[in-house]
Amino acid sequence: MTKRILVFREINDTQLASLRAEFEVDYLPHLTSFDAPEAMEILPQVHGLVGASLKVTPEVLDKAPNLEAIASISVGYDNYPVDELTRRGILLCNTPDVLTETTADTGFLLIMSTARRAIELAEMVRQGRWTQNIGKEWFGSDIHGKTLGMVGMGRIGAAIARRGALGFNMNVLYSMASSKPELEKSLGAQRLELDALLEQADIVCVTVPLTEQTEKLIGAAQFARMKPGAIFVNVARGKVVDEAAMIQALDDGTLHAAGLDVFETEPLPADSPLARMSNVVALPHIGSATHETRTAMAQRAVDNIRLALDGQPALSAVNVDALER
Ligand SMILES: NC(=O)C1=CN([C@@H]2O[C@H](COP(=O)(O)OP(=O)(O)OC[C@H]3O[C@@H](n4cnc5c(N)ncnc54)[C@H](OP(=O)(O)O)[C@@H]3O)[C@@H](O)[C@H]2O)C=CC1
Ligand SMILES: O=CC(=O)O
Repeated sequence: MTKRILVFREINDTQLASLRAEFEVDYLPHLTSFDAPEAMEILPQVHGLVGASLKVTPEVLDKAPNLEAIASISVGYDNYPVDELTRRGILLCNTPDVLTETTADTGFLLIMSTARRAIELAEMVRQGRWTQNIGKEWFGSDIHGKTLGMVGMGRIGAAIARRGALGFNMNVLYSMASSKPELEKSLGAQRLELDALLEQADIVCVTVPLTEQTEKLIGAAQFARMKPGAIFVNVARGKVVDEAAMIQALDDGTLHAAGLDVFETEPLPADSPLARMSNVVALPHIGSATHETRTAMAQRAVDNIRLALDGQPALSAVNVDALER
């Protein structure tokens, strides 16, 4: 029997052709919800899902009784009910490693553009408002030699820390992660409790996944602990932060600036204050969005679904214990 898969995010022609050579493929790259009629019609027959950014709920799984595997085109898997997938014997695959360096580049882009006010100043030039030498009211702050506080020190966190320590001579602190002796040795990184990190860091950068334990990890109390003039960067997930508290902290000057790639609600609602605050650099969730990396992520997902539906070990799976069900 030829297995059927639903691909709900854009992949390239070669990748699509390779899936079509093996499976019956429904290709809905612009699907916005599994509740859409075109998805509802297919779900009862699918054995595999490939895509990203859509919430998969237990109700969606109820509609897909033949589902064997999901290949997410993302490393984060907060859109999936992992325990429920495992209970039902459905393998969930993700795309670690291939996006680490690109997402770390984005993290550093946010660090640099907030600290040096690059977007505000570029806008001034674009609008023809550069009419005299820039005065100190437009100066930024240095990055080199400053203290970088990493909240999370996994693949992406370590890659940002490496850029900071080795490229910018930054002092690296980290929290919310198990001890990393090799990074302590190679980068001089120091592990601290979160409160101590917040009190000492000039730039706080969040890279923890969104879980029950990390939801709203950074709220009013945490912003209040940060140094005056601190910069806050989030490339993880918007819900790790209490967004209302962050807006308040940016507004009242507790927080000097924020560089954000992720938000509580995405796309960011047009009326969000974050879209207009001059001390915020807001990006539309583009951490991994380069041609090279998005191609590599899609390829990883294609490889994962082929292996998983073939009964072979996937290249990267979140819940291998699902296979024991
Ligand atoms: N903006 C974007 O486009 C992108 C955003 N992301 C986000 O970045 C996150 C991190 O990715 P990546 O670095 O590859 O992930 P890793 O799993 O390699 O790193 C996660 C880090 O968070 C720590 N951590 C702290 N609390 C928890 C918890 N409750 N559960 C799990 N880990 C915890 C881990 O600790 P320990 O070291 O002890 O394991 C680890 O240091 C993704 O989950 C995703 O949400 C990823 C890619 C692109
Ligand atoms: O946010 C992106 C991811 O890969 O996770």
